[in-house]
Amino acid sequence: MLTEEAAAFDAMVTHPFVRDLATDTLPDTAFDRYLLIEGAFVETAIAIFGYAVAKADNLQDRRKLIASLDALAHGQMDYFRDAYARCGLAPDPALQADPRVAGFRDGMLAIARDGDFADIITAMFAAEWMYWTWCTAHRDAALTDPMRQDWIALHAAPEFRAQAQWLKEKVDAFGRDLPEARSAELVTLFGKVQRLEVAFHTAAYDIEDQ
Ligand SMILES: Cc1ncc(CN)c(N)n1
Repeated sequence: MLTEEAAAFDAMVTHPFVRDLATDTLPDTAFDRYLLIEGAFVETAIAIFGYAVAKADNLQDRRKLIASLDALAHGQMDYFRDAYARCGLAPDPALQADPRVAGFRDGMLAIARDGDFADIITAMFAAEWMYWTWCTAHRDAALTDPMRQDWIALHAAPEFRAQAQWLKEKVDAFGRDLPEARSAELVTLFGKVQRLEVAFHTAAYDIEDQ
């Protein structure tokens, strides 16, 4: 998956948003837009993991997913509550309706609603492994805004890595256990999620930021 869809993955981990954040050149307006769409997505991710809990076939997997849900619902959602208060950000329905934002949100939700457990785990692996990769690469970047530094640190932390690693182990097991044609579908899904992610992160930029 990481090899066959390397171009899609690399396009995301080297996206201008990642580059500008890491070089401390991302405009505040772009980071504010990102905070709004990202906070909304993290809430969507809670629903996605909820589908995975329902579709898992054993208690061990359910427990892992519940731990991920807890991290999203508390650690991450608290980050956005504080960030919105600090930056004075108010909900922006028009931004959430941007086709690149809605496409990512609705695409990921559709995978969770209509797909099986392997589809959901693959989609979340695509999202989490990608974040863990770029945040780890830039964890030592010296950023002016501690909030930006904290967001990177959160995704480079051992707890986040453990969750991404668990998803990777599940995906590796699908590769071993599922028929080749089904594995190929999951590889395609991984690439699709990276492309949705690229569009989503591009939406952080407004015309005047570019
Ligand atoms: C848009 C997006 N994609 C992925 C992740 C990783 N949790 C995230 N926080 N946000």
